[in-house]
Amino acid sequence: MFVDRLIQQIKEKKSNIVVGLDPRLDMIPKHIREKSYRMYGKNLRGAAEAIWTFNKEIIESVYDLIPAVKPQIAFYEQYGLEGLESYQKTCRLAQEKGLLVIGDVKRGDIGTTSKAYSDAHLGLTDVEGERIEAFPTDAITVNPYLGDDCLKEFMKDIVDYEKGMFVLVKTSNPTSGQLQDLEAGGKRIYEIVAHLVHQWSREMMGAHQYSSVGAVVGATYPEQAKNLRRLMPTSYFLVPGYGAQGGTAKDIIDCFDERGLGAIINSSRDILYAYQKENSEYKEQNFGRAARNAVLKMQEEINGLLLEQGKQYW
Ligand SMILES: O=C(O)c1cc(=O)[nH]c(=O)n1[C@@H]1O[C@H](COP(=O)(O)O)[C@@H](O)[C@H]1O
Repeated sequence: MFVDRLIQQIKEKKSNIVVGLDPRLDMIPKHIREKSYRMYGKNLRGAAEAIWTFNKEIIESVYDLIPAVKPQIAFYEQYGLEGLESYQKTCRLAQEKGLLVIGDVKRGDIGTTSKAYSDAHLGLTDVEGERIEAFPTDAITVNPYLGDDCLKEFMKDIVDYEKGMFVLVKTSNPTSGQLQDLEAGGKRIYEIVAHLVHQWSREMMGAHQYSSVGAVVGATYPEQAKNLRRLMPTSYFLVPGYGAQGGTAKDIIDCFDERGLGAIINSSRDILYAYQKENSEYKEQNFGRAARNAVLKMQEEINGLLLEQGKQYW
């Protein structure tokens, strides 16, 4: 089951960090871009190959330190079919390295359309009776705005293929409250979504009192996160917003339970482009080592605080 595999990896690696694979072309080291343009041209193929080369080295540099990666599909999709090919190859390589892959695709539509999304990213695609994997991912992010019939379609594949999903509950962006914090019937909208997620979570429980139905909870709203931990006791939290968006170890600590489980913390820019930081000791040729070092630093920050609070999961 997805959540059990996740917890096993977390314990083995003593890490609850997810590296967000969000390749931004202008931040990829120049030597990689130039080589790729020389070979393929300054076009979609050239860009997609540069991304692939960059991701390979990042994965090689951090795979033994973390339980999962989270490629955000937008950063690939913008380079068309060639970009999606890099997304697919990236997911596959990460899995080969023993990592769980959370496809950040934020899907959700009417039931029948969600079914097609689910076939693509969680289940298998049917071609005249042949069942084929389109994108190799272990879990995805899901947008709950359309309600239960949308979530139901993803749920089927989560059960059938032992996959997972993280439903957007309280997002990290500055205006997330504009809709998510509105009140309806005495509750905030995000609390109502949390209730829905909690109900779904009961259908796919693993061995550690957690479910493969998780929630996205932004690191930038620590008060709400504390409340949500109570409202969704069986859902693993995927927590983005650490580092580049301002979230710190203190801000995410209440996402964990008393055992130090219950949350995986994502950081993308701060790790991938650590070599560019002002006082970085690494040159662009060593971007992989810089990323590895950034993961180790984040691990120290989070595990250090967990230990201080007696929430030692390892
Ligand atoms: O679902 C997500 O992962 C997500 C939800 C959210 O509320 N906020 C958020 O930043 N994200 C994603 O998390 C990543 C954050 O990237 P950094 O800010 O560079 O660490 C991006 O891929 C975002 O798309």
